[in-house]
Amino acid sequence: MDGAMRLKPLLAALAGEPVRPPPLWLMRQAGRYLPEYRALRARAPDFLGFCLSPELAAEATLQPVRRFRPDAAILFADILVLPHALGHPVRFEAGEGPVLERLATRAQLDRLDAARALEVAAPVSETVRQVRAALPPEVALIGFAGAPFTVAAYMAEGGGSRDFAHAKRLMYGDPALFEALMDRLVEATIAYLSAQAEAGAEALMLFDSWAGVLSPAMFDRHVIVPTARIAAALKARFPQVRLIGFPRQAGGSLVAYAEGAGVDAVGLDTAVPPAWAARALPRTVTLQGNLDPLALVAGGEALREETEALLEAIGDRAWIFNLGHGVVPETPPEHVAELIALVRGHG
Ligand SMILES: Cc1c2[nH]c(c1CCC(=O)O)Cc1[nH]c(c(CCC(=O)O)c1C)Cc1[nH]c(c(CCC(=O)O)c1C)Cc1[nH]c(c(C)c1CCC(=O)O)C2
Repeated sequence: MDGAMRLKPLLAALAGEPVRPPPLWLMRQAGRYLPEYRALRARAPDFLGFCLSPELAAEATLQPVRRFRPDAAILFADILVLPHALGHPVRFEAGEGPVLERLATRAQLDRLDAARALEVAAPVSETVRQVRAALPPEVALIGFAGAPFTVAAYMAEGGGSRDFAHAKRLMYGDPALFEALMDRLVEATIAYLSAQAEAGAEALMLFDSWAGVLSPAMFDRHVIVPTARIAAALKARFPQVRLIGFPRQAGGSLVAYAEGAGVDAVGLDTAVPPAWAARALPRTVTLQGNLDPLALVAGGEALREETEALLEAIGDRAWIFNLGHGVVPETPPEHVAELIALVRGHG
């Protein structure tokens, strides 16, 4: 194929090609570990306002691209932009993370407004347009949303939690209400991601960060089934758009997810043995992950050993090199440059 026609490395890997060296990007590659992010962030009073300012969000998206030249940019926003846009109260408190109104009643559910959500979230599509226009030609643009279960969990819990006990109380105690919430989120997520695809996102990622708190039956019902609904709707409208699912800490349910969620790629969290994943997950999916973010904080020999072990384990699979969870704020930016040099210089 003519050079100008060749797919960007990330998109080739998502199409099932075992690109070597594997394309690389990092979850949370934008953010507080970068001094230029902290300076930019200081210009907006609140985090949601920052996410909904296209100029600021586009700049935050592009900062790590300029500094490190990863193979993908990920839209700068947050998974809680969608519940905020639907009219559910969300705020970010410095030092304590997100705080939401705890959803527990039908009246709170009935207040969610899908039409309003498209309007409030419209600046996110504008960010996608601006970033797409500014990206170097070989760098792919990933849009994203929270997966419905993780977003529902934050809404029903009223914030973050170790075990999401309040959310699970609603899930088991009032399954009709919880299902209705999930249905609203599935529809809103399809509309939100469709707008990102229309604006120029080439891949879309669903972050199911709290999938791992579920029993196998609930994992099937609230992770695999809704993800498959979103995937089917998006594929029907945007056949060229690739989907990445990240069911964090899915444990043994990872195989069922890879087989049934309808995604092109599965993100592996830090605890998944990569050689096992390479053998056990269907070859129809590309794998993504899963270096320990704390090895990236450590740098040096620890980073080199972990990186090399991962690169050996991927064998001949289509793979996207990434972390097993997001970059943490303590990460020295030089270690990211070191990691990219290790991956690109391997073999
Ligand atoms: C669960 C979740 C959230 N947000 C997200 C997830 C899924 C991934 C994961 O499991 O980490 C996803 C997310 N959040 C952010 C991005 C931007 C793009 C990127 O990855 O670079 C993405 C993809 C920016 C952000 N989202 C947030 C920040 C920090 C806020 C700030 O800059 O003031 C950033 C850069 C805030 C946020 N947002 C969220 C929490 C719990 C917090 C507070 C904790 C923290 O600060 O890390 C919810």
